[in-house]
Amino acid sequence: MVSQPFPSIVTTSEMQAIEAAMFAAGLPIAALMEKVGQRLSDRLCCLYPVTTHPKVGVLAGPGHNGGDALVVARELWHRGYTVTVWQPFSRLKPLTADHAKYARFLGIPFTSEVAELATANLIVDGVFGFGLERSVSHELGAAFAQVNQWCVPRLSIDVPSGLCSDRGAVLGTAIQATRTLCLGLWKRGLLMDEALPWVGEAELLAFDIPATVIDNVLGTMPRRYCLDSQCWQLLPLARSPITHKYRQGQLLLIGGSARFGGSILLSALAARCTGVGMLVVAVPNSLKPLVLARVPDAIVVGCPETNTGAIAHLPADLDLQRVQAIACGPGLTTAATTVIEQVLAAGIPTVLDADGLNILAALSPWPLAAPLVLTPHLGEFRRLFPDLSAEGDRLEQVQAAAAHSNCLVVLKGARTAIATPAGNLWINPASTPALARGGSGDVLTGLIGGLLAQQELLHSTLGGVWWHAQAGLAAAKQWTTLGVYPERLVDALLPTLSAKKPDFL
Ligand SMILES: NC(=O)C1=CN([C@@H]2O[C@H](COP(=O)(O)OP(=O)(O)OC[C@H]3O[C@@H](n4cnc5c(N)ncnc54)[C@H](O)[C@@H]3O)[C@@H](O)[C@H]2O)[C@@H](O)CC1
Ligand SMILES: [K+]
Repeated sequence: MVSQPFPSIVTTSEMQAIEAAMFAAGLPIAALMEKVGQRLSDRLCCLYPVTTHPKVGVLAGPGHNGGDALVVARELWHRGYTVTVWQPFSRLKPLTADHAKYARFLGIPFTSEVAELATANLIVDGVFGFGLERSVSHELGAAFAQVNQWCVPRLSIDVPSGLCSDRGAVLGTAIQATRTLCLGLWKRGLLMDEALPWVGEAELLAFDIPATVIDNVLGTMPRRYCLDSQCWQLLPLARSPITHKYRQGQLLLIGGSARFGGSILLSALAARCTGVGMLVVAVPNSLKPLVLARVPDAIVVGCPETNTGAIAHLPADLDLQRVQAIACGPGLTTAATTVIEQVLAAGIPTVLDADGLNILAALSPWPLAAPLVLTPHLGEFRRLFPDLSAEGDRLEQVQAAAAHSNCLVVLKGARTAIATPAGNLWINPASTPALARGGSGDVLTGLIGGLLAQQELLHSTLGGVWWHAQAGLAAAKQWTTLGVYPERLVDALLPTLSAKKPDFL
């Protein structure tokens, strides 16, 4: 369905093996460095034109990250920028030393005093790249801290210097990039939530790694991928011209309570943006008029209520076998255990969210009869999988959770991660903190649910996560990070998709 494979995410040792395979096949290291440097320079000139950013300070390290930085320094110099290189290292790798020698020959000034770069309009950070293991020294750290205080854009080559490219941890001190151009393949550490304040806006700069090399190195092991701009292909945009509403899927949304009246409404508003053929919304009796007033196209089923205003149970005449998907949990409260038991027994593909997850966490064993998507945030994740908190970092934990539960697990966060029971992992690399507010998750549940009624589980989940974030980004652009409340997020869904899809759809 997706014409291009998703971009891979690699660890340091995997990237080293991929590069080694290319070099062993005959590609000269210097040729690759030159190619990377040219691509970096082209992108940099596009992002920071010489007219607006004439003075560039280049931080150049002793290894090949520094080599890349020196190729960039040379190219910018030839393209009319004023360039100064900070290189306080005496021992350089041979290729890096050659580039330094030639840059000096051209007349590019070098300094070991970082303060001499303080008047630059742009800083290019090529001190350390992927694979950094040792902590940055006190002196280097002080220089990084000084650079971080200057009010200019900082562009990091491959990885912000000082950041661990596998775990995303800061090794002492790091350059706080406003933008990182990640080279070749996504480095795992750049996509960790804790790395984001250092990474800034992250972008992949490809350098034509043959797919066979990637496949040979990564083999048949579980793979990690990034969602990308091709994700519109995961959505059911193409329709048969002779389709009808019963062929476009039927979604049953279940949620709401006296305490949380709006959540299920937000899910319903999002679900109908997926084009789902029929939308059935089951809510406590007292919420029925509210939902009908806002979503007149839905079939709204009023359910008996507990004395706290939660759904006591689903009515007997609600035939769960008639729907293709269920999305359950928003606003449910933890009083609705019977509802979750009924839903899980139905054997229908289901998205569980919010209190649906909290109820599931308290059940033992989990009565799973159908393909399930779980969409926890970190707190819900800890309740669902209390035994996994010692198992490595966030990405390792979500992979373990999916394998352990046999469910598709969506761990929501700044960089939402999706893991399959087979061990594959996807990360959504672009989102916005504008979505960090109540109700954003209800929108995601409705989206995944609406898609799941029309197509298979993994595509629905990946597509839903990507679409949700893209709509958030578009809404934040229009209304700032403060203005993306959930109804506006819903309003942004269809214009965003319309702008991303090709004209023939
Ligand atoms: N091999 C190549 O031709 C390519 C390399 N690339 C670039 O090369 C980078 C990786 O290059 P390297 O493996 O040389 O790594 P680095 O450029 O990070 O340099 C490692 C060097 O820094 C020193 N070092 C490590 N930790 C230190 C610390 N805490 N304090 C002081 N010195 C320290 C090491 O002794 C070593 O000499 C990538 O990130 C990328 O920028 C890419 O452009 C792709 C092609
Ligand atoms: K760097």
